[in-house]
Amino acid sequence: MSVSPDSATAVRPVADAGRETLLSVRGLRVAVADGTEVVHGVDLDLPRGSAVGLVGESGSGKTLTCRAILGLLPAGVEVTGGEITLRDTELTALPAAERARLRGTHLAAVFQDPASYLNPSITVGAQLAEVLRVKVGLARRAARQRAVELLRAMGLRHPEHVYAQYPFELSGGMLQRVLIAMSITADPELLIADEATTALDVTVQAEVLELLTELRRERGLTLVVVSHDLAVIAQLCDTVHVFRDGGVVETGPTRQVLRAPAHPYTRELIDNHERFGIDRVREQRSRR
Ligand SMILES: Nc1ncnc2c1ncn2[C@@H]1O[C@H](COP(=O)(O)OP(=O)(O)OP(=O)(O)O)[C@@H](O)[C@H]1O
Repeated sequence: MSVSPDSATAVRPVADAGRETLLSVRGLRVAVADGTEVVHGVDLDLPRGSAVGLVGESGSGKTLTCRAILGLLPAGVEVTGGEITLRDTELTALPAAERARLRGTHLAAVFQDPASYLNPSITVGAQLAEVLRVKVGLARRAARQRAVELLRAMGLRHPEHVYAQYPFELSGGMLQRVLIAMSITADPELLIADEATTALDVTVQAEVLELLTELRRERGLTLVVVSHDLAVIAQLCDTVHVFRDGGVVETGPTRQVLRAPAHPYTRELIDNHERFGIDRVREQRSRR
C-alpha cells in the first residue's frame, strides 16, 4: 500500500486485481473550451464484472471522466491526453462513428433525470422497441416482444401495460427502469450509472440499486457508479475512487476506504456524510 499523507494519491491493492481488465484509463486529461484542464491525469482500472464507484464533491471531474470513456463529451470539451483502452482497443483515437457504435453495444450509461432522455409523445414501449430494432436489428414484432420481456426483467409489473404508457404516466423509478432496459438492449459489457438514483426517493432508490446488482450478477455486467451518496457506493461497489479537483486522491476496496480512509479529503467526505447518515454506510458494509 502506498499512502502519502496529504496531496498524493493513496492507492491500496484491490481484491479483484487478478481479474481480466475490461477497461483501463491511463493518465486521462480533459480540457474545456477555453483550454482550462479540468481532469488532470486520471487512472482507473475496471476488472470485468466489477463495480467501481466514483465519489467526490461537485465539479471534481467524475462526470467528464465517464463521458470521456463513453466518447460523449459536451461540445468544446476534449480529451487532451492519456489513453482509454477497452480490452485491446484504444478508444480515444477512434473515429466518432466507431465510438457511437461502441455505445450501446459495448458501453452504456444511465444518468439522472431519465425523463429528459425520452420522447414525451411516444410510448415508452415503442421507444424501447425502436432501440431494439436499431441496435440489435430485430424485426418489428420480435422487437415488441423483446421489449415487453425486458420491461418485465426490469421488475416492472404489468409490462404490457407499461409498454403502452407515455413517459409522463410513469414515476421516476419506473422511468429509470425503462432507461436501464434501453441501455442494456444490446447486452453491453460496461454500464455507467451517473447519479442514476439521486433523484429517486429512498425506497425506490433501493429497488433500482437492487436491479443494478442483479444485472451485474446475472449478466456479468461491469458497473461504474457515480454518486454523491457514500451509502450507494457502499452498497454497490467493490472498489472506490475518490475524486478531488479533477484528480483521484484515494483508491482502494470500498470497505477499507470507508472504514479507514487514508487521505484527509476522504476523511472529510465521510465526516460530512456522517451528519447525513453514515450509519447507513456502515450497516451496509457490515452486512456484506
Ligand atoms: N461543458 C462544460 N464546459 C465547461 N466546463 C465544464 C463543462 N462540463 C463540466 N465542466 C467543468 O469541469 C469540471 C468537472 O466537471 P464534472 O461535471 O466532471 O464534475 P462532477 O464531479 O461530475 O460534478 P457533479 O457531481 O456536480 O456532476 C467542473 O469544474 C465543471 O464546472
